[in-house]
Order: sequence, then structure tokens, then C-alpha cells
Amino acid sequence: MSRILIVEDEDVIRSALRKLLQHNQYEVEEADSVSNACARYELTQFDLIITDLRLPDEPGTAMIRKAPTVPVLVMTSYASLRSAVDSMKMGAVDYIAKPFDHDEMLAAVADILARQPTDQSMQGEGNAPAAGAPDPSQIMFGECAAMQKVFTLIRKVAPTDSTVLIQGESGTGKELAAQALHQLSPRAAQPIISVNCAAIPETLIESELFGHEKGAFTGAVSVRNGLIEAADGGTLFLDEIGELPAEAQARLLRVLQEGEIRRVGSTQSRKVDVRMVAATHRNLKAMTRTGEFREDLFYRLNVMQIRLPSLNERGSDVLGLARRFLKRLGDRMNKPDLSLSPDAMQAIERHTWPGNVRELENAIERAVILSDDAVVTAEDLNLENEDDVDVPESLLAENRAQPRPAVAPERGQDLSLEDYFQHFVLENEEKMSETELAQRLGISRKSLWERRQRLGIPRKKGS
Ligand SMILES: Nc1ncnc2c1ncn2[C@@H]1O[C@H](COP(=O)(O)OP(=O)(O)OP(=O)(O)O)[C@@H](O)[C@H]1O
Repeated sequence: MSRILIVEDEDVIRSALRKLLQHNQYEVEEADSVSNACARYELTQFDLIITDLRLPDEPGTAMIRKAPTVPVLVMTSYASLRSAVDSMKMGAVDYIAKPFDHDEMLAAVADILARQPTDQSMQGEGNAPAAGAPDPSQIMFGECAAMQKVFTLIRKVAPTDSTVLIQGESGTGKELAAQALHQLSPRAAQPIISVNCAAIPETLIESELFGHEKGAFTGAVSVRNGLIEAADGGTLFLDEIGELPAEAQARLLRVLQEGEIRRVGSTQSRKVDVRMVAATHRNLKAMTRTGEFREDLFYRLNVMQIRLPSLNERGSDVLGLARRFLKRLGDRMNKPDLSLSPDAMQAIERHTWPGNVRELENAIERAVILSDDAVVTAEDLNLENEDDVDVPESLLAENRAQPRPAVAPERGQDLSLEDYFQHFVLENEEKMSETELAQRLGISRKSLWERRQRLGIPRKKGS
């Protein structure tokens, strides 16, 4: 069982996080400051340290120095995203912005633990690379021809500085592919900064990406570096690039053309050395025809294109992935040696997986929790009735092959979660910001955005 140390001075957050992790079969210890953590525990015995950034004595980033062999996940408020980026530069493995939803935290924890060198669970027999040499197959699984083509492209493109556009439906592994491109590149020792263009408020995106001068706008009380500068020497991953507003598109084009950025409110440019990787589930080319996306930017980004196949194009990989998730999640939840019954395998092969690999991962997690013995059955997977279960919204794709009705048929008078969500958003979107809406719904801004896309109620421009 993985051991996690939480360092957080706010009792409520610390105990909620402890319960969440314990509920998910992790062994958890806690401390309210860096000095207490060091005094009470042998830090090397932990598999992961989750720390708040602001603590009463030393900042949470001190844990990176004090436990150099243990991965440190930093929690920060959205307002201090910059310090999160700095924490990454200091060696934190990841950061998570508060308020985070449970799924987001669990996914980050699982991801970090899976990346540990001792965990070979995602490597398939015959799919492992030569020892020591980084390979895409160490980072993501794929044995089918379509994924082998993706890996070949990644191997070829990664060592170059070319801009890459990754396309694929939601949950197909675009972010993992970006990680692979970075880790296989000569920039691997430098940071990769991931920005979800859809999750940052439109009014803030330019200053977040490009930085701003003091007094550039109300609230710009001091000079701030942008995320592009933070990625200097490394890779900038722009997820959901199709959501970038027009003005930011123009600025980004300049960065790509001239290798220079200009902070908001500044007349001076500065050189940056950043490799850009962008991803989208949308058809950017079609968006250029409707004027939603700049054509010149599209061509600049589309130097190399990697298309991730949807899960139902991957043949027997679906079972290969299911087995690997079963092993990893089973180990994590203290249920080792789980296997799939024949009817579970059939159900997995028959399902259309509109939410792709993410949906499969979540379905297996649910089944591991529900299974009573060593064999996971089709009933544990419950794929036929998926719409009736409390499924995390992040699990469902925006662009399904066959859209499902928002209200499941014959569900009686009860409001489904989706109905509730839709009512709540439509009733409150005029008076609340996206951040407030997300907070009231108890989900992340990214989840709010994803659900809006899926339910066909996108955010109105300028709100
Ligand atoms: N080939 C793969 N092997 C192992 N895990 C994978 C693979 N592809 C995706 N996953 C897992 O599926 C989940 C979704 O992947 P990821 O976030 O990279 O998808 P995405 O295409 O970027 O999604 P979105 O468009 O919604 O941001 C993650 O937990 C990731 O680790």
C-alpha cells in the first residue's frame, strides 16, 4: 500500500484529504508544518508527499529539499499559479490548484505513483523499451498498429524543436503524448508547463501566458512573468488550444514567428526558447473556415501532427489497457491478482467507449471497488447502465460518436445529476463567474467546461 504524507496547516482541508486518500486505500500520515513533518517522520518512508505551498514556518517547497528522493505534489490556490510553476522548477513533480475536486486529486496521486520507477505495471510484456532509454511505451500503453504509428512519430519528432499539434477525442491520451514528447526531447531536464486554455478565465489568459507589467490593468500591482517565460528552455503544452481567445491567438502567433514574447502593457520584447506542443479535440482546420481560429496560427502549430486514435479504433488494446489498469488499481486498493471474467471481457469489447481511455480507466476503478472476489464481472463493470451511475463528469467525452440524451429515458420524476447541473448553470451563469459556478457545483473549472461542451451549453463569449 502506498504511503502518503500530507503537510497542510488548515485542519479542515488536511482531514478531508486524509479521509479521501484513506478511503482510496492509501496509508496516510499528516503534519501541519514542514518542521513538524521532519520532526515526526522519516520522510524517505513515504511514496509521496502532498504539501500546501503556504505553511506557517517554511514554504511547502522546502519538502523537496528535505526529501529529495520522494515526489512532492504541491497544492496551491489558483491565484498563486505562478508559485506553483516555480515549485515545479524547484523539483516538485506536479501541482494542483485549490479548490480541486476529488477525482482530480486522486488522478494526480495515481499518476505520480504510477510514474515511480518501482512501478512497472503500465509496461506490457514485449512493449517495454531498452533499459535506460526513454520510450513512449514507458509512458503510455499501445500495441495496436495505430498506436505503434503514434509511438514511431513521437520518437522521430521528440528530439526536434518542431511545434506539434496533437489531435484526438477527449480522453485518448493527448496529455500523455505531450509528456512523452517532452521526456524524449533534449529539454527533458527542463520544465514542461501545461496550460489548459479552456480552464483559465478569458480575461486572465493573456496575462497568464505572456505576463504583465505593473499597472498594465486594474489589479496588476506588480510585474509578473507569464507561463511562456516559465517554460523557457523547456516545453509549453497548450491543451484545448481551440479555446484560445482571438487576442491571445495573435500574441501566440508572434511568439511562434519571432521567438519573442511581450508582456501585457510592455513595449519591449524578450527572447524565449520554448518548444510548443498544442492539443485539441476540435477540428481546428474547420474552425479556421468559420473564423474562430486564425488560419496563420493553425499552420504555424500544425508543423507536425499526431492524431491519437479513439479507443474503439485500437482493437485488442482495449483489453490490454483494461488488464493494466486492473493490475495498477488492484495493487493500489489492496486487491492484487484481480482478473476479468469472460463476460467482463466481452462487455469491454462490445462497449463503444465514447470517453475513450479515461472512461475505461474509470470503469475499471469502479469495478475494482465493487468486486467482491478475485474475478471482476460484467456486472461490476456495469457498462450497459453507465448513465444511471454517478459517473464523474470528466469520464465522459464531449464529442461522442452517438450523443446520449441528457435525460435517461424512463428515469421517473427524479432530476438526474445532469439535469441538475444544466438547470443550475443556466439559472446562475448570468450572475456568477465560471469560477464561482464551478465552486458552487463542487467541480473544477476544467470539469465545468467539459460538461458545458458535452451538454451543448458552452460558456457565452465574454462571460
Ligand atoms: N495509452 C495510454 N496508456 C495508459 N494510460 C492512458 C493512455 N491514454 C490515456 N491514458 C490515461 O487516460 C486518462 C486520460 O488521458 P489524457 O488526460 O492524456 O487524455 P486527453 O486526451 O488529454 O484528455 P482531454 O482531452 O480530456 O484533456 C489519463 O489518466 C491517462 O493516464
